[in-house]
Amino acid sequence: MVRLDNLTVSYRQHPALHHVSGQFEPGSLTAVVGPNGSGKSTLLKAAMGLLPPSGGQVRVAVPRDRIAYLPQLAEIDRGFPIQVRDCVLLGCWPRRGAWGGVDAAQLAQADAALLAVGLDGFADRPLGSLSSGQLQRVLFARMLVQDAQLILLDEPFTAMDSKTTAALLALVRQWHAEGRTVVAVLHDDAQVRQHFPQTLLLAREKVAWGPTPQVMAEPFLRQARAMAEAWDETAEVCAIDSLRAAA
Ligand SMILES: Nc1ncnc2c1ncn2[C@@H]1O[C@H](COP(=O)(O)OP(=O)(O)OP(=O)(O)O)[C@@H](O)[C@H]1O
Repeated sequence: MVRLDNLTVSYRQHPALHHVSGQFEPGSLTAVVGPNGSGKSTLLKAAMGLLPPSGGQVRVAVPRDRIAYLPQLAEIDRGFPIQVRDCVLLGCWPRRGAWGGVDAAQLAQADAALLAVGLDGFADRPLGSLSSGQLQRVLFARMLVQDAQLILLDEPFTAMDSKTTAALLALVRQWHAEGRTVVAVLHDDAQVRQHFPQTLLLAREKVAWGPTPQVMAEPFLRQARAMAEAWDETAEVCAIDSLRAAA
């Protein structure tokens, strides 16, 4: 579904993700974990096509309009003047096009999605009036109507209370049961072990990628922490890149 071939992504020549290879299989449910600054968000943005690779490539086997991407809550403009139902209806946009109207079926779908995320009665509220947990539920409702094949979630449960987390995790399990491919950046190890069969552990490089019980083993986690402590934030190009350039 998503194949990474020796993928390197850099910000102003500082590599944030380094020579990562592997693939997210169709229908898999994968947690992406690693210390702060280990390249997790960068990986999702590269998969979404928001950041170009500086080396290698990322190949996604579904059209762009069948990918749902949920950025970190902090990156979302909450001041945008839009009502909750209209925000959910944005999920239909790939099907109805820029100028297409909304039909009764799509309106019903949006209201059903709001009901499914526990926001019945919120349809006419301005988005800016919602709490963080309510906003996250709206964004999940939007993904429900989008009917995506590939779902990329960046820290979807951070700052959510246990009730909201349980409700949103149930949707993730539903998507997995429906055969969709889900990739979620997470920081809660217990949650990863309990709900995510596959894990990619990053420390700018791939530390381990495979079944969660194997990847979340202490030696790999220790290795990732040690790599994070050794990062040189001013490094410009890695030794492999320098050698290749000189060859
Ligand atoms: N827009 C940017 N410009 C410059 N550097 C950036 C930018 N975004 C991220 N970085 C750097 O790239 C590295 C990886 O960042 P990224 O956000 O991918 O990490 P992360 O694993 O998602 O971190 P966290 O767990 O803290 O969210 C970090 O050193 C970060 O400072």
